[in-house]
Amino acid sequence: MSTMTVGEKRIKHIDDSLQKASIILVDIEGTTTSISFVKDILFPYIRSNLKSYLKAHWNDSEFKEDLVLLREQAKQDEADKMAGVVLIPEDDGENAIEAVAKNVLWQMDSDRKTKALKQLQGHIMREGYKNGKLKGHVFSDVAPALKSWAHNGRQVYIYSSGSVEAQKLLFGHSEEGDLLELFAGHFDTGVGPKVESSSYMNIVKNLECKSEDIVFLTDVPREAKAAQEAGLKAVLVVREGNEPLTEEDQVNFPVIKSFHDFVFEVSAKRKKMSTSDEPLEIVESTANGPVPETTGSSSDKIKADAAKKNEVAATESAGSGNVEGCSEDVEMTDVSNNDAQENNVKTDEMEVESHTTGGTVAVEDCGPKGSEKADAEVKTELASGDLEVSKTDSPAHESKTGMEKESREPRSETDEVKCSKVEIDEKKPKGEVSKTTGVDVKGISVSTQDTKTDSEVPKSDSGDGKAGSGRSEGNLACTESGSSKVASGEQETGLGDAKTSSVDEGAAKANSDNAKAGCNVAKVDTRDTNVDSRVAEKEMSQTEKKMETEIENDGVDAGDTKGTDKVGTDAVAVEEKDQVMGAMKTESSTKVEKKDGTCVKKVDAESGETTKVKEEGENIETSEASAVNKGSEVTKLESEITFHKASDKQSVDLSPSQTESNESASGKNKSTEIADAEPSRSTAESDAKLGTADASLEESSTKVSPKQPSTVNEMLQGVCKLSETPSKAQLPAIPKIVIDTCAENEGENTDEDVKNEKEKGGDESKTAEDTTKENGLASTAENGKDDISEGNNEVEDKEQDVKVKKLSVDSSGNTDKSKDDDISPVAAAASS
Ligand SMILES: CSCCC(=O)C(=O)COP(=O)(O)O
Ligand SMILES: [Mg+2]
Repeated sequence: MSTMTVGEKRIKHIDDSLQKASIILVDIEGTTTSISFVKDILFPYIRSNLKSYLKAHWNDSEFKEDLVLLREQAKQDEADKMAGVVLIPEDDGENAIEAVAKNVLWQMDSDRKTKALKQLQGHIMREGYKNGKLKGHVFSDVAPALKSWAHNGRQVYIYSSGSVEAQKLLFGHSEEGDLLELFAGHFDTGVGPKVESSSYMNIVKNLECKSEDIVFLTDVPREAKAAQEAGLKAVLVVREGNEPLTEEDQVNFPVIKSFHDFVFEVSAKRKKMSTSDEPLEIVESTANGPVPETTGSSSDKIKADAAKKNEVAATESAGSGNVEGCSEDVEMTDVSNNDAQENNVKTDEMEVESHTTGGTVAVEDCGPKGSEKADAEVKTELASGDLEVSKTDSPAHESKTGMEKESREPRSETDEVKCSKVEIDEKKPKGEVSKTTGVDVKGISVSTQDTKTDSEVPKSDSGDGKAGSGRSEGNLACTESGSSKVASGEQETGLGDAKTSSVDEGAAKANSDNAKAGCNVAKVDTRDTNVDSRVAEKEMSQTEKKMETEIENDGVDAGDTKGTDKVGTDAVAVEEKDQVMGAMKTESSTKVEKKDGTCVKKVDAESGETTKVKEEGENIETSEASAVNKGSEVTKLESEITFHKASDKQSVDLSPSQTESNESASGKNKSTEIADAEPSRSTAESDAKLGTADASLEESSTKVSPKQPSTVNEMLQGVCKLSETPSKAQLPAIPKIVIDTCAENEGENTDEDVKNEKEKGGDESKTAEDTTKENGLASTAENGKDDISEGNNEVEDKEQDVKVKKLSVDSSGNTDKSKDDDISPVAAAASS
C-alpha cells in the first residue's frame, strides 16, 4: 500500500504497518463523499422538507421515537446550558411541531451529531432518496478502490456520524449506483462519538478484532487521533472542500488524496490460502503463517491457466487453514512486505514478491501424467474433491467486466453479497453437482455455477444465501526468482533476482478477511479453496469446448497487456490484475524454475515427485510456484468467480447498544441486537444479471487482440492485462504443468519451514512477512504440503461453518447480525 504525502520514509514505514490491516473503516463526509454534498444538498433538502415531514409523520410510530430522542436531547442540552437550546413541549399541537422544527434547525446550524438529530435526518432524507431527488455523492475513486480492497481481502466498514440508515441511503442510492455491497457493515454514533477513542474500542469489540487490524480513514484529525489512541491506524483523507490539514496533522498521520493511494499488497498468506485442487496452482512460499485456503476465482484460474501455458510456476503454500482475522483464525495480514516488494512491486506489481524461499521451481509443460499425479495427491491431501479442472469463463473478463458493470449498474440494496455460509458436504457423492450462484462481491460478476465434485464438495446454495464454494481468488502468486524475469512487464519490479508476481490474493484473503470482518466469524475451510475447481462444472460444459479450441489457438497479447497496469494508482487495474493472477491457484508450495529456457518442475509438495519440463523462452526462475493442471484437461479454464451472493438478507446491522450523542454518549456501551437486513434480490434477478455480465464479457473480449505470446512473461502479461479483457477464445492454452519442488532448493526450507508453519499456526498474529523475515525463509513445496495437510485439518475443525456477518451498529445501539448471512469467506470478501 502506498500513501502519498509527506516524508517518503515515514510513509513507507506506515505503509508497512498498514499493510497488515484487514479492516478498513471509513468516514463518509469529507472522505467518501464531499462535504459540499452534505452541506449544500443533503442538509438543505432536510431543512426544506423538515416541516412538511413533521406534519406528515407526526403520528407515525417511527417519528414518535424520534421525538422522544429530540426531547431528551433538548433537556440534556438545557441541563448543559447550551446557548440557544429550543425545548420541545410535551403536547402534540402546532407548538410542538414548531418547536421540533426550531430545535432541529438549531442543531443543524451547529452541525451537531446527536443521535436524535441524525436519526430524524435519516428519516427525512429517506424520502428524497426513494423518490430520486437525492443521489448520494461518492468520489469516483471510492467504489473501485473499495472493490480492490475487498478483492485483496479487506473488509470495509463505515463509521459516520450519520445514522446507519442515512449511510445506507447514501450508498444505496449513490450517483454510482447501489454500493452497499462494498461494505461489510456500518457504524454510527451508536458506538460513541467519533472524536472519542472509546468509540473505536467499541468498534474493535464489535468486530472482535485487534485494534491494529483496523485502518480508519477520515478527514477529521480529531477523529484520527481518537482512533489512533484506541490503537487503530489512522489515515487522513484530503478532499476538495475539506478543511485544510495542518502540518502537524500531516506529520502525525499518513495522508491520502484518493483511495487509490491506499493500495494493499498481496499477502503471501493469502496466496497460501489457496490450496486447491485447481489445475493451476501457484504457490507462494513467502508466507509462513497458516492461511485459509481459497478456491481460485475465475481470475485465479485464468492466471493459473496462463501460468500453465507459460509454464510459470508460482508457489504458494497451500493449505494452512487458519485465517487470522479479527476474531477468527483468518489471517489477514499482508505478507508481501519484503523490501523489494514494497519498493518495487506495490501496486503495479500487484503484489509481486521476492521470494526468499529456497527451492527453485521450474514450471514446465508437463505431461498429463505428472499433473494428474499431482492432482491426485492434492486430492488426497485436501480431501476435497477431485481435481477435475473446473472450467469457467475467462475470469479476467468477467472480473473486470463485472467491476465496471458493478460500478455502473447498481444492485438493489437487497442484493447484498456478504457472508455466505460455506457448507462442505463431505459426503457428497462424486460427480454430484450443486448449483451455486456466485456473485462477485465486488459486484463485478455474478455467475451461476454447478459444482461437481468427486469427493467433497462444498455445498452452496445461492438461493439460500449460502455459498458453497469459497472463492479462491486471490491467492495467486507468481513468483519468479533468480534469473528471473518478471512475469509480466507490468509486474516487473526490477527487484533483481527475486521477482514475484502474485495476483489476486484478494479472494483468498478476502475469504479469511471476510470471515473476520464479518465480524467474528471466520472459519475457513481450506477445502473451500477447491471449490472453484470443483464448481463451474456446468460452465465448463458450456465453455470448455469452446475454450479448449480457442485457447489452443489463441494467445494473449502480451504487448497489449503491458502497461495496462499502473501500479499504485489504478486500483481497478490492480484489482483486475489481481483477479487474473488470482486465477492461478496456489496449492502446495512448489517451486518452479526456469533456466535457460528450461522449466523444471520440481517437487510436488504432496507427491514429492519431481518432474522436469523443458520450455523455451525465458529464463525464469520462480521460486515457490506450483502450477498444477489436471492431467489431460489442459485447456480447461477454471473458474469463475465464486463469489457468492447471499440472496437473502445477509447483512446484519450490528447496532451498538446504545446511541449516544457526540456530546453525551461517549464511553457508553451498547448492547447489540440483531436487526433485520434488507431484502435481498431474487436469485432470478441475479441470474439475469449474470447473463448480462457474460454478455458484457463477451463484448469486451473482442477488444483483445489475439497475439501469440512468445514467452512466459508475455503470457502472463497478457493474462494479467486488465484494461483489456481477453475473450475466452483468446485465453491462452493451458499446458499441463506438473509442479515439483526443487529438491536442491527445498532443503533449505523444508524442515524449518514446516516447523515454522506449525509454530506459526499458533501465532496467528504473526504475519507471514514477519515470519519470513524472522526465518529468512520462504515456505517450500514441502511446506506447502504440510500446510495443506495440516491446514486442512485445522480448517476442517473450525471451518465447515464459515460465517461472515455483515454488521451495522447504529445509533440506536442495535447490533444486527444476520443469522442467515453465511457467506463463504470469499464471497464475503468478494462482496465487499
Ligand atoms: C450519510 S451521513 C450524512 C452526513 C452526515 O449527516 C454526517 O454527519 C456526516 O458525518 P461524517 O462522520 O461522515 O463525517
Ligand atoms: Mg468526515
